[in-house]
Amino acid sequence: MSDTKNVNSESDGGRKPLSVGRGKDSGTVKQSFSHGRSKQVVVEKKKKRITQPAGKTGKPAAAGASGGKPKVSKAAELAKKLGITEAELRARQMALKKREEDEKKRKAEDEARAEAQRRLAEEQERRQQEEEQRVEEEARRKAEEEARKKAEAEAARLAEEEARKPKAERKAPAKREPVRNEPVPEAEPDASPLAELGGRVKRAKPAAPPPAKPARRGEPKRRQGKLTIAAALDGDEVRQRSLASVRRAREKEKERRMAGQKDNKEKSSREVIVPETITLQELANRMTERVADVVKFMMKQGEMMRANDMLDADMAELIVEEFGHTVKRVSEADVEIGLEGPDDDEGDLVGRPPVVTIMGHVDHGKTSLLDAMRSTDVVSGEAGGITQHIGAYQVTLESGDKITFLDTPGHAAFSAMRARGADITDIVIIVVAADDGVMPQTIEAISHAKAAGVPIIIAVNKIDKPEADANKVLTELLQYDIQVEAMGGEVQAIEVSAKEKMGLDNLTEAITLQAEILELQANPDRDADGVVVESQLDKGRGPVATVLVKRGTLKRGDIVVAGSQWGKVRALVNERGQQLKEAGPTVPAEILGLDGAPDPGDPFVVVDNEQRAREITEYRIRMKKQARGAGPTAKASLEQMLSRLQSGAGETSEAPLVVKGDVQGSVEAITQAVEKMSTEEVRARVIYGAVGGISESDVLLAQSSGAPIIAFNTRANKQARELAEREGVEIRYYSVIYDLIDDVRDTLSGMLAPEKRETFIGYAEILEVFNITKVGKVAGCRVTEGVVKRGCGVRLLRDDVVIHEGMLKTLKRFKDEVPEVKEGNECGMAFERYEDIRVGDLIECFQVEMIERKLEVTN
Ligand SMILES: Nc1nc2c(ncn2[C@@H]2O[C@H](COP(=O)(O)OP(=O)(O)OP(=O)(O)O)[C@@H](O)[C@H]2O)c(=O)[nH]1
Repeated sequence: MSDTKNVNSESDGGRKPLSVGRGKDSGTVKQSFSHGRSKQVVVEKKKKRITQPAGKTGKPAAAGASGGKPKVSKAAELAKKLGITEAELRARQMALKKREEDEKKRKAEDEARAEAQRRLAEEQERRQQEEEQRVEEEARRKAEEEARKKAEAEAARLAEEEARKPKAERKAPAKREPVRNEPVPEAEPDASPLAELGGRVKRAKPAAPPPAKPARRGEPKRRQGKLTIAAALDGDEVRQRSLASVRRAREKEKERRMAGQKDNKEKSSREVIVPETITLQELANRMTERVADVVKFMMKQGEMMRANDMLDADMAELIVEEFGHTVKRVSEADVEIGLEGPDDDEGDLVGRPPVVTIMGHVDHGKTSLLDAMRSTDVVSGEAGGITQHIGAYQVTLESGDKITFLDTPGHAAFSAMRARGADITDIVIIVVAADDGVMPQTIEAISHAKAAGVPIIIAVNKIDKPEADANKVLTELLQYDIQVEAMGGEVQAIEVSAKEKMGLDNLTEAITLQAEILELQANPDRDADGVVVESQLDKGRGPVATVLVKRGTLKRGDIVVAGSQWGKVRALVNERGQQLKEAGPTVPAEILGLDGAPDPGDPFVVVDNEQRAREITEYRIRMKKQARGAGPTAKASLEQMLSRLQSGAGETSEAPLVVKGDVQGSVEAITQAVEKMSTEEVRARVIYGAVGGISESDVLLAQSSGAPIIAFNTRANKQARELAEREGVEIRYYSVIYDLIDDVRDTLSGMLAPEKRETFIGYAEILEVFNITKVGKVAGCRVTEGVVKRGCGVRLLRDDVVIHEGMLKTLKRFKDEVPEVKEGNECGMAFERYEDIRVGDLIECFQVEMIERKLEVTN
């Protein structure tokens, strides 16, 4: 191989001697070109590298080119020998050295890694062995325990038998029997009584010797396979592993570790908390298993289930055990534990205003009285003049004392709500109009108050009326065990006129006096709890609940659980529409921010966090659903409702109703009132009752169940109205509850089967029986009593026994059909589809009237 390079200057004909500094043999050659131009060209000749082992070099290192030259360095000599430049040699030496170092480093790393792996493997092996030993030990211990128990039982049995044997026989026992409770030697199986009897006591096999430990990596191994010279020579050296083998080993180790991990996972048993019901998904989460695995397991059991399907506790327990975990069953109701917080210390309690409920008969002046005391006119704004729902208000007296009033309506339809009102009430004021006296709902109010154990104050109202007679009222009350102070009793009675604002001070005085006696106290410095008084879905504000705080202070931003709803209190508003920052004990306030409208009477409580709130409401919703599913008048999903309606066709005529109301209280009250009307024969059933306007889905539900829609202070939207018209669904609108109830009563009355009333009209005796062709048998009779009419009902009596009942086909007198035959006259009679008539039989004649019935309901 040769390279040519231009050399511009000198021309030296001879070949230049080789110098040590140049790595290539070179010389210059003169090149001649045309026109007398010439140029010197350096010719380099690369020598082929000859690598020879040092010993085998034929010539001495210095021979040849270096012949007469002075002393040359060793490296230069070596370089020359190798046919390379000294620099190259050095570079190579360096590279060689570096490679060696790298190799050493890599080897050390490999070794360290191998060592780490070995240690890991050893550790795992040790653990496995320990686990195996533990399991073996456990099994052995169990087996021994079992054997011991068996032996004990056997011994006891033998001792018993022995005791039963006659004395003589007992005297020569072959061997001493083990006494009960005496420990039986465990180690010798033959010593057991069962063995003595020739039986075989099953014992655990002696623990097998631990399996021979496999030689560990790093330990001297026993030689295996052929012994070759190479192997013998290299025997003691640490053999360097090939990269592929290291890789293979690593791969194997990884696999082993993965498998180990899987085993460990299977072995890691957890305690899974299982409530009464749980979704498959949740159960899988609690077990930290995959949902798919649980579904697969259920499939193997023949159950096709999805992640959201509910499992009962038994099924959940089975699954948990199958997956190798332990079960801790808890009652779902546990989530409610500690919800209301601890009881208050005596020292934390401070006085609180009383909660007063005004009850009384319709139009005795409840609203007027309340109005008079708080000077806000709510009477005029009410439809039909009736208070439609419980409202709660607080009044501040001149003295600065406060009284919280619950305004409950007087109609019986609201008695359920009133009962709730009494529950949170400290004092009940029963309003009795002095001109009207004690009326049915006055009595009902008294019983509600008494049942709740709440003190009563009687307000004899309308005292301004000329016909007012307070004494009459007080005397009437005696009948119902209300003995007022004036008559030597303990109940305060105040004469008032709501209209003329007379006697109001006396009434408030009576209330504060009663409150003092009751020593009403609460701790304001704690999380609030209380009761939902009313709730509604407000178009602009969303769900709004009127609550009454019983203990603590409700603040804006609190997380509240109210019945099965929860939310963060966005705003607190009082009865005057003013925003509040907080509401202390017995302060009524509307709360905004709940995710739905809770039911009136539901308790509410402030909880620590959203998680807890969610947990509780979810549980309550589940409970509600279950209760709905179980109850016969349950509200449920559309499908469920329909299937129940279809299957529930029984003896009773049922009028299904869909009720939509403006507030939850109305819906509930209507439902109660309507269901109260139901008798054994006819029943009005509210298949669906809810707050809000009428939607298309309501119409569809009503249509499919043949129910009219009762709308109380709500209206249908356009789509719903059109759909109702198209499908012929009746929507009845009401704003006065009396009208609604009257209407439902009329409908129910219409459904009552008319009563069959039978009237006896006469007797006829058969004197002769004629057999007339084409007509059949005809009885020749004489009317012995009353009258016989054409088409009347007849009973054939033979020896005073009714042998036939049917209708009269013909009534003739002298061959002519007549409308009636009177007593003492003779006539011919034939029966419809009956001919077994004989002389001497008696015919009883009667008429049947169908009488329309009215529903008799008290409310
Ligand atoms: N003369 C007179 N009339 C009164 C008095 N108090 C109430 N009234 C009248 O009695 C009627 C009924 O009064 P309300 O306050 O609506 O009676 P209520 O008990 O709240 O009635 P409901 O809400 O329908 O149960 C109204 O016309 C009142 O004006 C009173 O002290 N004197």
